[in-house]
Amino acid sequence: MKNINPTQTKAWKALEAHFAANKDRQLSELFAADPARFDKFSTTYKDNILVDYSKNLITDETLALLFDLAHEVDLRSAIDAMFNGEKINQTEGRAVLHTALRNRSNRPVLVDGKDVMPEVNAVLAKIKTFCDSVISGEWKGYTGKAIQHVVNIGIGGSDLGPVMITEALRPFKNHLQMHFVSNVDGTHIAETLKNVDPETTLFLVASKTFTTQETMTNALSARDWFVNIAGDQAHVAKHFAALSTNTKAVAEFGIDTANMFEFWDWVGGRYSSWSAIGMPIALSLGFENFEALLEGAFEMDTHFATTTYEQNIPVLLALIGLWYNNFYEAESEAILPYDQYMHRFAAYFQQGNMESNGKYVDRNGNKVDYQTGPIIWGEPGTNGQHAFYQLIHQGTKLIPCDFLAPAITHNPIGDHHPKLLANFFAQTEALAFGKSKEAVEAEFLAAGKTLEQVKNLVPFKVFEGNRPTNSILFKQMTPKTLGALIAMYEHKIFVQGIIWNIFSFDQWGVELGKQLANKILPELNSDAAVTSHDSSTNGLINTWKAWKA
Ligand SMILES: O=P(O)(O)OC[C@H]1O[C@@H](O)[C@@H](O)[C@@H](O)[C@@H]1O
Repeated sequence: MKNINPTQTKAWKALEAHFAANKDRQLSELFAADPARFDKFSTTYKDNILVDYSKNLITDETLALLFDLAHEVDLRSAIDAMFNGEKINQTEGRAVLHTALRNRSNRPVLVDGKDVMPEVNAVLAKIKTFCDSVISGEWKGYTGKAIQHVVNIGIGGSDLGPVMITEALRPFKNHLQMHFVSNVDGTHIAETLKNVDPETTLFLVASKTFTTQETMTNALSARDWFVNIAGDQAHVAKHFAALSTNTKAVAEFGIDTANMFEFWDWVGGRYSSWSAIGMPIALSLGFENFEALLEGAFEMDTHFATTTYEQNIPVLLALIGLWYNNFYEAESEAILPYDQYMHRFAAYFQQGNMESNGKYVDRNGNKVDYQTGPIIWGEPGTNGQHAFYQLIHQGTKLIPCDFLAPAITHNPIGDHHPKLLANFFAQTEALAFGKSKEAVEAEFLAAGKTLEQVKNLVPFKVFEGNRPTNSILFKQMTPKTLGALIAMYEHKIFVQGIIWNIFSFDQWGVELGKQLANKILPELNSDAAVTSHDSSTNGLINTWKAWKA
């Protein structure tokens, strides 16, 4: 990998000049100038996912310069380094191999000279056996009843993916009722335990490190609750399983390592849904559907690793995103799925993207002098339209958006789906082309008003347009399609991190808060007034002490 400041490349300088010369370009003009713009700037992936990036402020020249940038930073060798198990997560000294977890070709992938695929396949086989037995009812709880409830206890990457994916694929779920506890707020576990029966509940303690405060606290509370009712510690074996890389800590917690499903330090937390962390997915959907998810991701991996940049969907999305982030100075990106099942998709990539690329130190250890990762946010359409789209349409900030929607719904009730999609199509059109002063005036005239009567209102009703979007229309939400969509965004994040010259696979930024919380916790347990912090922190803690009594 080359560790170069992207802004010092020839391509970046050329992009700056190109931007300066074209920053006022209008989508309406770009479309008017080229009737084949959609054909040129859209691509269909496996006859299944249409990615339309034509409503972006780009031309052939913009893209050519962005491809130059990718070549100049040697993206190609970085892609190869990741797929080949090189230790590209240098601050943790680790390889980055979520792609090996879904390497359906079984091509050997070496880490320190050892092929990881036999271990990956062995854990998958163990997950399959376990899932089959729980789902079929063969696995019995301590009173001989089959499992009905699965409670996943995990946070961050050990929660968001399983939640997002089981929700997105709800149409494929079986009879098992899934529950997810993440927050250390006792409310989360307390409310969950109200809805489950210890005799028929399986707890999955999901933590890569098996040291995370929230997860360990929730797991201990769940175990206390369970043992208290079941009456015998020995029953834990039938009701607790662990998903982790830390065998020692799992054993110390009291979970039989026979019920431990392992993964490895080369799997990043936010990239771990493909590993044993995906157990709740496999339990909820059945192992075959979990495999289909892996298959979908594997196909996208192959596309990403082998397709020229001009046709490479993650590369295109990454470069276009970078264009706005670094040249138009856009601060955020919205992910807007028009699919209620995908209601946690934006939240999932909030972690995926912001924990990966929220870095101000470059790969040489220097502070960057350019923008890195965007703020990611979003909610499903059409709900978002009635909440925050006002700002996207008429606010002062440029917010590039990804719109996603299934062509075919799992719930064909009346005309719901055409209505949903009418909104999906209308929004990107409105954002791109807006509504001119002339159009607003014509509407008033048609409604019988005179221009004199409405002249004060007209400015408020004008939409400038020129707001860029990608539209991602997929045939139907299936495990394979979701696998492909997730891998697509994962690789987009990777490409951007490589170009920004940052380390995308560590997360040191979450450590300070954890350290300080550990320092404060004992202070909360004493009655003495706290004086060890700044006046604000002292004041907050001491007020809490006074109030809790
Ligand atoms: O899976 P464990 O180890 O409990 O970590 C859970 C989460 O912790 C956070 O602090 C981050 O580091 C995340 O990347 C991680 O997914």
